[in-house]
Amino acid sequence: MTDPALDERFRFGDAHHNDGVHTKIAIRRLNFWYGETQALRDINLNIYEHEITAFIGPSGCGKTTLLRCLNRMNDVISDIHVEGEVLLDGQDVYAPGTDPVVLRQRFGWVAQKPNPFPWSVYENVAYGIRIHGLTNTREEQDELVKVSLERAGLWDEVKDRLRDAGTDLSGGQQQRLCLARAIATSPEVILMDEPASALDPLATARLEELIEDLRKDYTVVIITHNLQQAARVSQRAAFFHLGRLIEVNDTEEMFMRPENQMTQDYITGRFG
Ligand SMILES: Nc1ncnc2c1ncn2[C@@H]1O[C@H](COP(=O)(O)OP(=O)(O)OP(=O)(O)O)[C@@H](O)[C@H]1O
Repeated sequence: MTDPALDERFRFGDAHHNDGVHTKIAIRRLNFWYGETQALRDINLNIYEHEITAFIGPSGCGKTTLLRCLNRMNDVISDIHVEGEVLLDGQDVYAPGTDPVVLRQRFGWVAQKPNPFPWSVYENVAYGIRIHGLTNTREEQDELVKVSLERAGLWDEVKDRLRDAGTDLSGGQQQRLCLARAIATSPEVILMDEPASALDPLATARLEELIEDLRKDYTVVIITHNLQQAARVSQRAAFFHLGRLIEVNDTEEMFMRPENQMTQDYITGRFG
């Protein structure tokens, strides 16, 4: 079952739905192929501003592929084919003339495994600030690095270690450093692909707190295999199976009263 209000919001360019919540991303009839293999089938899904949307579903169902369609990260893979639309604030990211490099600046990305650059803590955050020309003076850059690290809940732990290698931090700290790096360039949407999968429970809890907090300023999409995590951090959940969107709903509603048998089987642990 897809979003019940989808039809009325389907009109091209009508990215605002009735209760005033802005549809940040509207995915319309999206199909995706790797060569001959179809990985996404006719996906229609709205992602709302200032909400955390969780993508859930068994391995291989297309979650990462869909996430990478949103900022056109799949473009770097050869022999792919996309049909349909991904409307970011009403503008199709696949429209001719869209520059994927400019598009990607509107997104932050946090990967499954922490992947800091092999540089200092400071430089990990400052790099994006510099290449996007976000500050004019060294003082401004220092301040933005500090604010980004604070926002990622890491400043207190690294303020005396800014020259240390980012890779010398603990796994949880490295993932928060990657979050600071993503935040530093002021993205509108933060995409996270199982960001806590390599972290211990304490580091996971710390990261989850931060993710919850991010929705004040950003739109967040998170892939997770951890259903408790989806329940804790997300307002909406989308369940996928074999490249199809099976069900999307408020997370609590979906977990309490799944409408589709497959969703029910997945969330009760019968498969996946
Ligand atoms: N680069 C690629 N080339 C060819 N096929 C791919 C590629 N990446 C993914 N696929 C295939 O596309 C389908 C969807 O994969 P995807 O990684 O999007 O699923 P997923 O739900 O994110 O899985 P997981 O939870 O295991 O990360 C799978 O059948 C996968 O084998």
